[in-house]
Order: sequence, then structure tokens, then C-alpha cells
Amino acid sequence: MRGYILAIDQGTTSTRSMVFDQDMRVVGSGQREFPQHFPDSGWVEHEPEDIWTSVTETIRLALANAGIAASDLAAIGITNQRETTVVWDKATGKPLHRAIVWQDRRGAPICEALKEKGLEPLFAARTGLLLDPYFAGTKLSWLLDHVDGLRARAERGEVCFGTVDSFLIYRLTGGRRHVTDATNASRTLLYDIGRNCWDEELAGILNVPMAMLPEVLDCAADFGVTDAALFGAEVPILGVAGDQQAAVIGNACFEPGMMKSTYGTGCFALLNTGTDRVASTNRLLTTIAYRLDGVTTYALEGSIFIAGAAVQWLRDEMGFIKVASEVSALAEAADPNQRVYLVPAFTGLGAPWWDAEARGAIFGLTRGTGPAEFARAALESVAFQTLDLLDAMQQDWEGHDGRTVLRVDGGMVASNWTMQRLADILAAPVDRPVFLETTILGAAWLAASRAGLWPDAKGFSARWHRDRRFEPAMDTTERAQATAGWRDSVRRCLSS
Ligand SMILES: Nc1ncnc2c1ncn2[C@@H]1O[C@H](COP(=O)(O)OP(=O)(O)O)[C@@H](O)[C@H]1O
Ligand SMILES: O=P(O)(O)OC[C@H](O)CO
Repeated sequence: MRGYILAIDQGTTSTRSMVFDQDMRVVGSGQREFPQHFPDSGWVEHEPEDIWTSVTETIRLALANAGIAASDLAAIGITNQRETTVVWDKATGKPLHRAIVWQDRRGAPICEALKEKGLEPLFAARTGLLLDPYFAGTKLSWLLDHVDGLRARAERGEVCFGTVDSFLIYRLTGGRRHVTDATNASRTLLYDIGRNCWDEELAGILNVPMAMLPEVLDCAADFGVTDAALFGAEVPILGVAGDQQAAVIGNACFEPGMMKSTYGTGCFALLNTGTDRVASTNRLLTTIAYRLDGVTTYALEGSIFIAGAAVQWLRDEMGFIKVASEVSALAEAADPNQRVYLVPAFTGLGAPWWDAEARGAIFGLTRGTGPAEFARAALESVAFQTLDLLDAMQQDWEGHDGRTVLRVDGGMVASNWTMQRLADILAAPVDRPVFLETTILGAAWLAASRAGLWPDAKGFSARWHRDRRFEPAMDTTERAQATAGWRDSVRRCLSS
């Protein structure tokens, strides 16, 4: 009986595949890391063939681990690192360059030139995004300008562009489908999120041939069937969403006003604004949370580039801890009388600052400052950055800011100390779910609901369970002083 769902989470540093049964339980999984390439300062690339291998291997691992065959699968759901840009040959499916990863800053001069022409308001109005090299559009422009013959071939219709979901679907379907979903399309600077279509004028400005763009579908739709030669059976791909949007779904934030914040390498907070397309006046993003049955649900998004990566920095560069899980105990041992602030602008600052030139700094050092105070400052920086996002959201959307329901997920939420500090700094409760793999669960739900196997959004929401609520406990004066100190530190890091 085809009752199982396979979901793939193609992330920045690793790929995970999981098999879920009809009761939404995980019955098998596989994970593979793959190499990161840093060919120049601020550049980050992935080899698309490495991504592909990690996907096929983890699918096989998950199936074997679950003790089932591909023919037992009802559907596949895919979620992916967003904005990462791939170009490949339409005839062979072969990549024509390494993938340019979301963290890569090489599109900065293109963004600056467009800003100088006064074009940012046009891009913001149509796409909900800002002119920042984070998004796929200027990465694609760069490829078209730098890969020999690429633009001419793209104009002749011989080349495909896609985010990672699109590349994987092309490969999984044996080159039969060049498609993506609305959430991934909404991260390209090329997609009009109001009209729900590619924007020819913006593509013209970025000099991107329309012929290379994928067809855009709802998040739960028919994305094609896998080539039987790959896993021994044809399986329909029925769900696709960018990873942060999949976490909105997996954390059951279906109602306007609900917010999830994911603390992985970076932090991405998405506030569901329903069918209201709220435009930010505080440099947050307006993005598609999901599109189901042709109805678009929007979100306000705050993207922070460094969250868990600050813990990795304490481990790998500073050598203060051996493993990430040691960081909480170290932070707890910090001297309460020292106020030390770390502004982790290692790759510039994301929302609401969007300052690509800002660099990290630490403030408040004394003779007694040591690893414990660094650890506390690193973990607190994640809470302070979230506060900046929530304050911006509150101004943007008539008093809503996610403080009513803030659901968290991602690797960092394992740290009770960090979650308590987050509640303290936000002065709001923070809810951690029992099932922490919300991203992959979101992709599984999209596919399973399309297949008619799992409950609808309402029924799925009823299955969301809280592991723990962290209630704010910090004294108001202490919180105000700490926040003022953080804001002052950030101001001193900004490049202008
Ligand atoms: N117990 C912990 N305390 C604090 N941070 C942690 C802990 N465990 C993992 N992390 C951090 O969480 C991040 C990994 O989370 P994950 O959600 O897997 O990230 P990603 O999907 O971006 O690869 C790492 O940056 C790591 O430093
Ligand atoms: O792969 P992650 O979990 O680091 O997520 C990356 C985001 O999608 C970037 O926008």
C-alpha cells in the first residue's frame, strides 16, 4: 500500500531525507553533509552534483532505514535552502557553473548600480524584496555576465535557471519538468508576488532571458513523477516550499499573527499576515508564506545571517567550546556584573539593517572578561537581533509582531538557556514544539495533504504539541538597560 511520504530537506550544509508513515511518524531517515566552496572573499558555492548525490543517497538511506521500497511511497515533498542559484543545460541536465549560495555577496556591485538608478522602490513594490545580493536575481545576472556563452544559449532556450528545488525536480523527473513553487520564486527578485507571475520588466532590467525561468506552481501541486530508473518506482512529487516557509507550515503557523523563528546557521523569522500583503517601512521583506489552491498567504520576514553560526565561531575560531551543546553551561557561568555585547556582523548585517559592509565587534571588555562572557554575549546577540525584527514588525503591521504566538525551531533551540534569554529580551513567551524537525515536516505535509493522506491545515494544527513554554522573567529595568546597550553597540558597527 502506498501510504508513506518521503520528504527531502536540502539545506545549506547538509541534506536530510525522512520517511513518514500515515500517522505522521518518522520511520526512517538519512543525512549527508557536502563540501562548501569559498573561491573568493564573500563568495560561497556548492557543486550541484554534490547536492544531487547527497539527495539520492539520503533517499536510499531513508528508504532502507524505514525498511520500505519506493513503490510504498505515496508522494515526495521537497524543501530547500532558498535563493541559491543553479543554471543547467536543458538537454543534458548538466550544471553549467557551481551553484551560487544565498550567503554569497558577489552581486553587491550589481545591487549598488541598480540602487543608484533609483530602482529599489520598483523591485520592492513588485517582489517584496530589497536590492541585496542575498537574492537569486543578481546571482543569475552575474552568471549570465561571466559564464562564456551562457546568455546567448539562454536566449536560444537551451539553458534552465532554478533554485535548488527546481534543479532537483528536473533531475528527479529525468528532465521532464522545469518547475518551481511560488515561495521559491518569491526569492528571486524576478517574481511579482501580487500578480503571481514572472515580471518581464524586472527580468529585462536584470538582463535575464525569460526562456530560462521555470514554470511556477502552488506549493501543493503536481510537480512531476520521479524517473523509475532512479529508485525502482515512479513516485509523484506533490509538495515544494523554501525551507523557511516549510517551517511556517511545519510549525502550524497558519493563522495571521502567528510567527515562527528558526535558529539554525542564521535566523529567519516569518510572521503570517494572511492574504494581506503588508509592505514594510522598516526594511523587512514581504514574501510568500505559501500558495495553496491558488490562494497566496503572505508573510513579513526578518532574515538574520548569523545565529547558530556564532556558536560555531566560538567553537571553531575561538576554541572556547568543543561542541555546540557546551555553550549554554559556559554562558550560564558568565559574570552577571559584566555587560558584554557581541554584534555578529561577520558577513554584514541582515534585517532590519541590510548593511553588507558592517563587520562584527565586541563591546564592554574588561580585565575579567573571558570565554563565559563571550558565550553569553553570542547567545544574547541572537535574542537581541530577534527583538529588532519584532519591533520592526510591530511598526509595520498595526501592532502585530508575533509576540502573541512565537514558535521556534532549528538546532539552537536545544539550548534552554538561549530560549529563556529570548523570552526575557522579547518580554514575550516562546513556544518550543515537541517535534523539532518542522522544516521537513512542512514539506511532508504539503505532499501528504495533496495525496489526501494527512489531515488538512486545521487537523494538522491540532497535532502540533508544545514541548515547553519559556516565560519572560527578566526585570523591566534590566531589560531596558540591556537593550539600550545592544542598540548602542549595533550603531557603532554600522558602516555609515
Ligand atoms: N545545544 C546547542 N546550543 C546552541 N546552539 C546549538 C546547539 N546545537 C546546535 N546549535 C547550533 O545550531 C546550528 C545548527 O542548526 P540547524 O538547524 O541544523 O542549522 P542549518 O539548517 O542552518 O544547517 C549550528 O550553527 C549550531 O552551532
Ligand atoms: O539551509 P538553511 O537552513 O541554513 O536555510 C537557508 C535559508 O533558506 C536562506 O534563505
